[in-house]
Parts: sequence; structure tokens; C-alpha cells
Amino acid sequence: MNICIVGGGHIGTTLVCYIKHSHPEYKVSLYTRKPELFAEEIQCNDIERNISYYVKPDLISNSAEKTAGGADIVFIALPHFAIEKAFGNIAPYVAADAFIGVLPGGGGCEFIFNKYFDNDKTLFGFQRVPFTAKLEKYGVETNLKSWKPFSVVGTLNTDRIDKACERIELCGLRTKKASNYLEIALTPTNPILHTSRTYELFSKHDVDYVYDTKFKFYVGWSDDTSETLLGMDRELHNLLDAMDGINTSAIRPLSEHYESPTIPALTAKINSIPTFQTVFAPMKETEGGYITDVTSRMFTEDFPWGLAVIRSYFEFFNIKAPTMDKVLGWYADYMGLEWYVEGKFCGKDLIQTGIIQNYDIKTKEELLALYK
Ligand SMILES: NC(=O)C1=CN([C@@H]2O[C@H](COP(=O)(O)OP(=O)(O)OC[C@H]3O[C@@H](n4cnc5c(N)ncnc54)[C@H](OP(=O)(O)O)[C@@H]3O)[C@@H](O)[C@H]2O)C=CC1
Ligand SMILES: CC(C)(CO)C(=O)C(=O)O
Repeated sequence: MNICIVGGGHIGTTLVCYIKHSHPEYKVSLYTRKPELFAEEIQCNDIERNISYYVKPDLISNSAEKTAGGADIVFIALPHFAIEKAFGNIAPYVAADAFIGVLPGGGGCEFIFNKYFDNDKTLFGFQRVPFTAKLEKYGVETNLKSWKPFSVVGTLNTDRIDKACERIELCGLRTKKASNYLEIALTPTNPILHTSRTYELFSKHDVDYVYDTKFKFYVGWSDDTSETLLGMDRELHNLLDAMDGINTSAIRPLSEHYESPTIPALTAKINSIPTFQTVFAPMKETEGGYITDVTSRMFTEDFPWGLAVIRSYFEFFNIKAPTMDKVLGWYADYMGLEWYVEGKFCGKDLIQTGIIQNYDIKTKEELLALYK
């Protein structure tokens, strides 16, 4: 099989290592902007399995033609604001019946896919990343942690799900089939988890405030944050309930996902997840301390290409989302953006986000038809 992975970051590099290690017989190529920073052999440490392996991918290049040329399957591991450009770059070169996947598959990828790919190509998305990954050193060494037992996968063409999962499983990744792509698009991962905590950590001061220390992101997670998180999740489920005639049962409430039915239980759970203990808040050093790093993808992806996209569905169903509005309204003010006008989610700067209103979809019928 000819496999292309797009994005030389945490997930992309780790996926290259995992697939090539599991299937040396496949051609595995990495499409990255920075091939010159890659070692000939990449070290991957699978932390919980307590093994390390060294992998030599077949090709690491910034040429879309060489890396995606003839690819049967593509895994795109990029922040969502970078997906459209990647689609455009690889589209002319992939195999005629290629499967193009986004991990995780939110951010509105389904609204742009058909602009670049003909109907013989299939978009698939993962609800969540199959593992968490953190580079030890870019291009050289990576750590893989927290394997999920399986990944829920959906396709934009619902009748191609079997074939997609078959091809993904051939890459060594275990799958479970979603009924439709909506179950991928609206799964609340980082867009709800990260934004609720970012709001809690940074909303007490303005963007120039200098903090004494750089704090951890999850350590000290509070009941207030759990309340915001569960509030946004409840609003999401109100939206799903209004989507008649389309199965969204694969989107489990976060209280179930984290096995925490109450606010204190969720707080305790998040404070106990080992992978979370080492994650730092998006902050950078400055004179006299630390300031917010608004260039982190916790700011550049999770709000404009995550929570804002989820929020944009509500406009079609006339359903309120006060907790999301609280968090998004804070973000817009903090970043000096106009996202709300007199309380309405219609500000001019939303044009720079992934919201549905930026595409040619006018009614809820048109929106839901996309997922059937
Ligand atoms: N890492 C994790 O454990 C988790 C990740 N995710 C999600 O998975 C996806 C991939 O995550 P991860 O690999 O950690 O992401 P990274 O932050 O490592 O970024 C991935 C790659 O995206 C490319 N990229 C970054 N910024 C830009 C830009 N401005 N323009 C073009 N390309 C850019 C770079 O590719 P290159 O190096 O080739 O230049 C970068 O290495 C994201 O959506 C993330 O939210 C979700 C949960 C956990
Ligand atoms: C840091 C981590 C693993 C948990 O918040 C994550 O989700 C990310 O890198 O996007």
C-alpha cells in the first residue's frame, strides 16, 4: 500500500513511525514543510508498551507530488486551519480512488473536501486521535502514549465506510464505524476541553498581563472549569437532539466519556489523567515573567476552527448556547476580534474562521443533506 502522512508534527511523525514499523512492506511517505530537520531514522518511544523502535520512512519531502503521488490513503495531521491548503496541494497527485483522512476530523473539513477532490475520492475522519503524541525532538524522536482501544471513523460518503475502515485497519489502526460524518464533525474533543480550561486560566486578566510563573494546563483543574465544560457539552447535546432523522448516537456525552457523572467527579478525573500532568498552559517567557502565547494552537485552532465551528451549527436550528457564547465572546474580546454584534454570533471577523456560514450552505436541510 502507498501511504502518505501530511504534517511533521507530534501526531504525523508518530503515525509515520507506527505504520512503517508495523508494515515495513508499505511505502510510507511524510509530507512536511521542514524535511531538512528530519533524521534519516526517527526514534519512536511507545511509552506504555515500554518499547522504542527506529524507523526509516520511504520518503520525507516538501513535495506534494512525490509524497502524495499515487497514495491509496492519506492521513492528515495538521491544525484545522491548515487543512484546506493541504487538500489543494495533494489533490492532483493521489490515487484515483484514494481515501483522504483527517485526524481528528472536525474543523469543517467536510465543507471544503469536494472543492478539491472528485467523487471517486473519499473523505474520512477520526473522532479522536488514535493516541496522544509529543515530539521529544522535532524530526528526530517522538513519544507515543495513551493508545485508544479503537478509533471511531466516519466517511462523508456513508456507503464507503466499510472500505475506508478496511484500508485504515490494513495500516494497523483499529476502527469502529460511525453512521455518518456528522458523528465525527461534532465530537467535542479539544474544541470543548481546551477552550473551557483556556477560558478559566486566562479570563481574569487581559492579554498583556505578565504572570510570575508558567503554569500547567490541567494541574489544578477546578470545579468552575468542569461546570463550563459540561455546560458546553449539554448545549451540544441539545443541538444533537434537534437534528431529527440523523443518527448522532456515537457522540457520547463527556460525562460518559470521562466516566464522571458530576462536576466534582469530573474535576477529580481530569486531575488524575497521567498524560495530562505534563502539559503546560500556552505561555511564553517575557521580561519579568510569562505572558499568554496566543500563537499556540490552543488559541489559533481550538477557538476559530473548533468551538466556533460547533457554535455555527446552532444558528441553523435556532437553539441557544449561552456557555459557548460566554467562552467564545471572551476569546473574541481577548484577541480584539469582532465575533458578536449585539449578542449575535455574526461579527465580521468570523470570516477568518471555519464556521459553516463561510460556505455555500444556507438552510438546515442543505446542511443535514451533506451527512446523509
Ligand atoms: N498531539 C496530540 O497528542 C493531540 C493532537 N490533537 C490534534 O491533532 C491534530 C494534529 O496535532 P499535532 O500533530 O499535535 O499538531 P502540531 O502542533 O504538532 O502541528 C502539526 C503540523 O502542522 C503543521 N503546521 C503547523 N502550523 C502550521 C501552519 N501555520 N501552516 C501550515 N502547517 C502548519 C506543521 O507541519 P510541518 O511540521 O510539516 O511543518 C506541524 O508540525 C491537531 O488538530 C490537534 O489539535 C488532538 C489531541 C491530541
Ligand atoms: C496536549 C494534549 C495531548 C492534551 O490536551 C492535546 O490534546 C493536544 O496536544 O492537542
